[in-house]
Amino acid sequence: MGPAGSGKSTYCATALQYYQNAKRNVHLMNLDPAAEKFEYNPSIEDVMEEMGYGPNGGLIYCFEFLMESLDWLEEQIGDFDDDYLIIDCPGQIELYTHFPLMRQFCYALQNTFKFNIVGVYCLESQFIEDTTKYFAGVMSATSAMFNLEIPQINVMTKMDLVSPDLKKSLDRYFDPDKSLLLSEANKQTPPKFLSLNNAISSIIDEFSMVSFIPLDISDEDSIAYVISHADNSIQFGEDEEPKEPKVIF
Ligand SMILES: Nc1nc2c(ncn2[C@@H]2O[C@H](COP(=O)(O)OP(=O)(O)OP(=O)(O)O)[C@@H](O)[C@H]2O)c(=O)[nH]1
Ligand SMILES: [Mg+2]
Repeated sequence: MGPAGSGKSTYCATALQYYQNAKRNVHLMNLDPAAEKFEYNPSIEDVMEEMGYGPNGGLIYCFEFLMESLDWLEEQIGDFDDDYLIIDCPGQIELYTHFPLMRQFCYALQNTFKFNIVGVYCLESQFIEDTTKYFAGVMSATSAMFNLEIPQINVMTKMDLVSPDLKKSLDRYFDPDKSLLLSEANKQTPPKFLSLNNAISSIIDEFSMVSFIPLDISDEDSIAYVISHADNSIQFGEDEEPKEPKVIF
């Protein structure tokens, strides 16, 4: 999940490759009707054309249609058992922050299909270039957490694009500290925003709910680290039966 262009599809492709290399059973499902490569047919262009909707109306129509087609979905993903399913989601932020559809979809995955799920919320590293943008990103990640009510990890993507200088001062963004955030935000905003900055940094600090895991897709260790967080959240691998070692004569 995450805003448009935040690196969701790249994360999905990276995780898919990682699991394929590790010889795990993994599947990738694309929930973004605007995606270019498409394995099945209900594309948003068709919906927009036939129903006369714009891109957002078309997306909502597709989600509503999906929620009415849970039998079909079960045929597609019902046999996965202990497999790992990666779901690439669209970049319309309102799906995570206040529309009920993604929440209903998560509920069905958990309760009807009995998946252990974790939301991977992607925010790109340009959000740490200034504190006010960072606030906006944290607020969106937080509202997704409240709205969806599923375990969530927050990933700071595109770390390969961050300058070495900035990298040194990044800790404050990964595990936010109120006074540092506040003084940075106050430098960047007119005085009338001081109390708003104070309130937002208090929320970030007091709830201690938002921390970010950096992801640099050019670094194998970084990929493994992010995926291990996602795995821990769903206890992936813990239910597996020990496998008989192969006997080679
Ligand atoms: N340098 C760099 N570029 C990245 C990284 N992740 C994504 N990008 C680029 O950022 C752009 C958007 O990446 P996507 O993975 O398509 O982002 P998305 O969140 O799926 O985008 P939407 O589905 O359109 O919302 C693409 O041009 C990617 O090549 C990264 O880790 N490093
Ligand atoms: Mg995408």
